[in-house]
Amino acid sequence: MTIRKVFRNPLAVAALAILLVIVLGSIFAPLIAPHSPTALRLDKINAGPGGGYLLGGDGAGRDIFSRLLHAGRNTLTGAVIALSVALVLGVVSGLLGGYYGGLLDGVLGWGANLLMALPTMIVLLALFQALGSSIYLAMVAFGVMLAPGFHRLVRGQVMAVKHELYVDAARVSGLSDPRIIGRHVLLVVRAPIVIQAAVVAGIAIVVQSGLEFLGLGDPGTPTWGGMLQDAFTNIYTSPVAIWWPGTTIALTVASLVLLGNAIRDVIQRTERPRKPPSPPKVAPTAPDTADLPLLRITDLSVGYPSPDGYREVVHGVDLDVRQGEVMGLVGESGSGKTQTAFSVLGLLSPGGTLLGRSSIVFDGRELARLPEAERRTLRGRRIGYIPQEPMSNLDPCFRVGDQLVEPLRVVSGLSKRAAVAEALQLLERVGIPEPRRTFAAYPHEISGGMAQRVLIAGAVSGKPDLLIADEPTTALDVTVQADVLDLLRGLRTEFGMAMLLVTHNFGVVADVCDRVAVMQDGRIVEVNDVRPLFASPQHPYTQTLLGSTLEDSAPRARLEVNHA
Ligand SMILES: Nc1ncnc2c1ncn2[C@@H]1O[C@H](COP(=O)(O)OP(=O)(O)OP(=O)(O)O)[C@@H](O)[C@H]1O
Repeated sequence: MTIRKVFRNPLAVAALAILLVIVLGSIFAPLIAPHSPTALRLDKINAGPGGGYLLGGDGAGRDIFSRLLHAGRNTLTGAVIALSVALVLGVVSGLLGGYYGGLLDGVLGWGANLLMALPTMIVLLALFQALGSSIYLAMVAFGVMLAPGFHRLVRGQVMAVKHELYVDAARVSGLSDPRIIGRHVLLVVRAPIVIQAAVVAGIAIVVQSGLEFLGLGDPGTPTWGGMLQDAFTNIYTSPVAIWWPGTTIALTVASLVLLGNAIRDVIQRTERPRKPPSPPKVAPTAPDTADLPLLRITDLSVGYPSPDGYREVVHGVDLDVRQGEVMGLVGESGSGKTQTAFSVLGLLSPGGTLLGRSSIVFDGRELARLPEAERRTLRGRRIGYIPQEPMSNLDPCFRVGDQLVEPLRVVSGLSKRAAVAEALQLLERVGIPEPRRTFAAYPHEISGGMAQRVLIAGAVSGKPDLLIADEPTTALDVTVQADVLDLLRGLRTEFGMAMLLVTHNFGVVADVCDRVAVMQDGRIVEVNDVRPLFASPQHPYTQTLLGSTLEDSAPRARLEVNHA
């Protein structure tokens, strides 16, 4: 598909054709070349074209055409070596440094800066001196010196994309770091890598030819740079001879750059196609009245580094969520709701740390000290997450269906076909009118309400025991909000899962929750069943919050309904 689109660009077609001729000519040089590249004929010294020498003879009477073909093999191999080394080192280090940050990024960045500070030509000349005349060895060294360019490019792109909500969403859905890097991050950086690779290949050819022009390398091996040198020496006797290697180098480099540009343009414009979803798996969670809460948060404190140590943003929160219940976490903006919820998910922003005796026990397991690898196995499987901004949590590069199928396959180990079937079922279950159409759509082609339903489908696809929803309706239209809340209630009943619902809206609490915890300035000030809390709020802060909510708008009054 991408290749077909590249072919629509006439410049790219011309560039590709030229490159093909040059590459194929070089590969098949021994078959095509009419003469040996080293065969001498005295009568052909600096001779013009003709007499069996298509492009004439060089200063030693060797056939220029045959040498050009053979030289291509050596020069292109050198360029491929330099490019491969630069790509492997630069892309891998850029991905790792950008994604993981911290000390690793610091060390890799330091290495890249050091390499960039070295004078390339002088280092290469010194290497020739030290290691002998192998141009390939020099190209390996050149590749190492070109790697920082890729490192910086990739690192910058990764830094820009790694905090995208859809990357967080992929993390929450249980995908491992290598998968996230390979799927969501590498995809974003591939276009700049392609164009940079084309330019670097061109630079490698030019530098290599430059070194050979200076007389470095094995004089017995034909190379384009060596041919340039020979032609330059004889420029007054045979001025035409310099055109052949010069034009070949220029055409190769220009074609590489033009082709790289064309591929990049197509990649940037192309949206990624297909992939199907999967079927359900884990049995719905069993229910209700067990005495042990499903989630017990004790003395949770969250801090971020500050000049004087840590600034605490959550202070000693205690909170239980029982099997199958919907617990609302309500409070003003900045009261610490999200930090509490993200502590359970293990997704605090960089620097965020659980302090003191913080404990988060989920189904009998202490999460606060669980290694990240084990935590990841819980996310998407036992603990689902519905984010606040549906659009930002879907990767714009993938169709909606792909984004459901991938986690379904990873988490449930389903075949592609089964995963597609399951995803379609899920889309239908969350009330998407035309599941197949939405499945094949890109995020920008669906509404915010639909996107939130898609994310809800993803969140419940692993049949989690606990669903954490962070302001799941805030970004939606008022009319859509009610539908989404109805959906959440229905799913909760159907799957028997517990929910921790973060909201600043008492209307939402009244609509969906069984119990509610009120947060103020990083502390929980009141916890109660919803009805008594609404009927007689104890804490002054709850009274104020409730008062302001009821003044503004009446909640969707479900308070009379019995939730249990
Ligand atoms: N990355 C961070 N670094 C430092 N402080 C942070 C960071 N993220 C959040 N905080 C602080 O933590 C406190 C609680 O934030 P939190 O996001 O939990 O609030 P919230 O109640 O969810 O509000 P909102 O509804 O606006 O998201 C705030 O004071 C915020 O400034």
